[in-house]
Amino acid sequence: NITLKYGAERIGKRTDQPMQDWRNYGLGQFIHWGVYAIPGGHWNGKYYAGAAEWIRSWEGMPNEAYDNLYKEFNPKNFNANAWAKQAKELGAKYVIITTKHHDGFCLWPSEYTDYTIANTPYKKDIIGALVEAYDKQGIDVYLYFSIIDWNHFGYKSKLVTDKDRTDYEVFKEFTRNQLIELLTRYPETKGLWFDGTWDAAWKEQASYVYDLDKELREMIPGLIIGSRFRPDDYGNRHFDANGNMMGDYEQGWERKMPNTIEEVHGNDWDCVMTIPENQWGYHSDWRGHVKTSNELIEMLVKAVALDGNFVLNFGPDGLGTIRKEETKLAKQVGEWMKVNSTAIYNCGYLDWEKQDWGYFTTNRITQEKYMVVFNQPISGVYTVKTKKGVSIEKAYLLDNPGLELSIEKTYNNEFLIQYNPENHPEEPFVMVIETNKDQNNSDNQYLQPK
Ligand SMILES: COc1ccc([C@H]2[C@H](O)[C@H](O)[C@H](C)N2C)cc1
Repeated sequence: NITLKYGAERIGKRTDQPMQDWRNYGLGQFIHWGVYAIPGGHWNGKYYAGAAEWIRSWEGMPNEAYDNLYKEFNPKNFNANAWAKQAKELGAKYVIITTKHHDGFCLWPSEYTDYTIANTPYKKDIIGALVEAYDKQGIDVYLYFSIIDWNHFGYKSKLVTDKDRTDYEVFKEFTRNQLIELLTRYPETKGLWFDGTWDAAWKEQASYVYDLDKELREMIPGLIIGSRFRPDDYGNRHFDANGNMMGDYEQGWERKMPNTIEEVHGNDWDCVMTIPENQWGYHSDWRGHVKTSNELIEMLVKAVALDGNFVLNFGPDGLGTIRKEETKLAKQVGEWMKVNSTAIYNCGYLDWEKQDWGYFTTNRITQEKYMVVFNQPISGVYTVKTKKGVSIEKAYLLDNPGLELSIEKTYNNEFLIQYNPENHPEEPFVMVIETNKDQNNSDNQYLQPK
């Protein structure tokens, strides 16, 4: 064990209520919006193949041209309540909103820079409008904040000269001021989702970030900050030199997911996911694979089944409209959630052996168990291997509790649930299973009250 001054502040999961609420969200919405939505992945008639929110870094985009885009930012279609309503229908329990991406443009009227929404034709506080609208829908608000800030003279990716260092000190204080400003203006904020913390310059700032982390957490009790913020004494991120996670949940699963519970190391985690292969900000020409609702639902269920949250990204266009493909998917996933969210909200990992037909989830409060089916077996036989002494007593479809499914128990304590629907289901479906150990198994007279 290596002695660290700035390593993990805790081993194991946070157990306070705000973190339990976070753990039980299941589904979140990411919003990437900013001046990058104006070019939408094109400039001078040329297509930009990278992520649209990174277009400023493209050699086809002159910095001068990009840095003046804010002067035409006037999203006349922007309607915070419409976005929040759509998120409610999607079934998102929380939202992560970009306050400032790597380009440094602030969607709130920050007093620490002129590069903000206040100096656009639109003028009004976008973050304030969104915080209020999502709050009204009962959706918890988290703020995304990029440490990288291409607009600030003091931002450096690495510190070489003395001047770099003195400039960077100014940048560090600017960063601290903006974060305090955000939590002061929007005290409803439940957490911060940091990004752009991979630079060498930042990885040298263990003690500054440790102090800033503490200061921010003191401003809002229960504030939730993930593993993408602090570097340890040696510049390690996410996990310190002893392999312990820094922060309240792992933020490494960006457009990718774990496959086994072991890969999750007993930590809380989120997977942030784009609908196209790699576009967070608005790109008017999505190329490559665009995920379908069933693909996104399977990712969501897989995340919950492995004790994580799934955060689906939306990138509104330069006028503030959420594009039709995203609106369609929000509707499709939302319709599925209306019927099946019982297997998502407040649910997590069940330590039974994963089967080919899909995923187990279990409600952390009621212990109710679910089988979310993606691969219907030709045989109509759903194998379930429980733990020693646990037998399945009842199985039925979540959306048809009256139709009990037949269960066979084999000699080596496997349970075979038989289900042959007349027609092939068009979407994933959920089976509820009750065991001899379940509290909510009303007809089990042997159950000793706890
Ligand atoms: C592969 O290098 C990356 C990938 C994604 C990112 C940024 C995206 O712009 C988006 O904000 C995502 C959440 N973040 C990790 C940065 C660097």
